[in-house]
Amino acid sequence: MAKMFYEKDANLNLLSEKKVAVIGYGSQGHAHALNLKESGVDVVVGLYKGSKSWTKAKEAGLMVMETSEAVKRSQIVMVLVPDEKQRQLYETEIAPYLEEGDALAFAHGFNIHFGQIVPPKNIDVFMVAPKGPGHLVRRVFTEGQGVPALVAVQQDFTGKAKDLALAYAMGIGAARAGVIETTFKEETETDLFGEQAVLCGGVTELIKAGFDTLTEAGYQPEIAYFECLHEMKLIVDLLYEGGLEKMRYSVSDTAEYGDYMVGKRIVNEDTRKEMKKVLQEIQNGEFAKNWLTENTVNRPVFNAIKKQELEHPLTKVGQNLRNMMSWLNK
Ligand SMILES: NC(=O)C1=CN([C@@H]2O[C@H](COP(=O)(O)OP(=O)(O)OC[C@H]3O[C@@H](n4cnc5c(N)ncnc54)[C@H](OP(=O)(O)O)[C@@H]3O)[C@@H](O)[C@H]2O)C=CC1
Ligand SMILES: CC[C@](O)(C(C)=O)C(=O)O
Ligand SMILES: [Mg+2]
Ligand SMILES: [Mg+2]
Repeated sequence: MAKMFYEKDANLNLLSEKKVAVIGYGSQGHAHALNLKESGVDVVVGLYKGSKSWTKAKEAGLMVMETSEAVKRSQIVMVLVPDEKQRQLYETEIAPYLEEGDALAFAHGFNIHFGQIVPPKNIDVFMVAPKGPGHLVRRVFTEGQGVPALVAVQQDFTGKAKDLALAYAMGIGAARAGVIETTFKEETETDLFGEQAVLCGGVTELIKAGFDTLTEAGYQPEIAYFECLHEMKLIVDLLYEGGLEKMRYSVSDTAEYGDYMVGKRIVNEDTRKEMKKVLQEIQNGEFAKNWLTENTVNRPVFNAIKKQELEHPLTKVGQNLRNMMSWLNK
């Protein structure tokens, strides 16, 4: 059973004597910086000159400066720039300005686990990884609740790294919901596997395959879109609220019988074998190597597939249908 921590186990005062530099102000960065500030923590945002995010952070009332300056002034540095940019930023703008006893923090273990960033021994290294997209981390916090998070300690120079991680998790609201202890290895490998095989890669291919099957058989694309993509949210909401059992309770018995009879034909033994292979490629570093190499040559594969995916008929049909749904057009 996983070890859980809540607000009663955390001491936010551990952050009161410290300044926290949140580097990056994107999905996670804006949520961490704003939530920490509203929890009474002294926060500064680190960005680069000319960054689009700079104005946004300033307009939100945050103190913003270049990364190196933010690191110099802070005792805790949370790195929230894209994973593939972290190594270079760390080497040029972060490492030279870290001082003994500082803490370096992450929301995903990729760069530490795959040896891209090797911090000095005289600092703490911890992770606070919210289990949800940054925009949810922010919204749920403003509603008085929190998104659960994982915490891990890679290096404990001060002897206080875990308490600091829990204090940080409290500052962003995660300890309101619950925090689970993990390792950089476990978080990195499971996060990559989840997004590739199930949450992003698995779901998008399942949706496209369903849509293509129906449209190739002559059904209207709008109907196929509703069946294979739009209604996904209704089903996922039920799964989220009450697991497989709540979804199966809520759908018709006809749908539940179809689920039992057909699901295993779609995600079959071959799919499970392939999942194991995907996991091995994550564990042996092959995926990380490919992704980092792809970035050194300007992402030719990433960009080509991104373009091709936007040309899928789902895109156009979806845009038209979503225009009919006024509540989505904010
Ligand atoms: N997205 C999510 O919800 C989740 C992300 N994570 C992890 O959080 C981390 C951040 O990801 P995410 O929030 O998605 O990132 P985003 O792409 O949303 O945001 C990146 C931010 O970093 C800024 N930035 C880019 N380059 C630099 C640089 N050289 N110096 C300073 N700032 C820079 C960007 O500014 P600009 O746009 O102006 O260039 C932007 O504000 C990653 O480790 C990711 O794996 C973990 C859990 C969930
Ligand atoms: C599922 C994608 C994710 O792992 C996340 C939001 O947790 C990410 O890297 O963005
Ligand atoms: Mg994730
Ligand atoms: Mg991820």
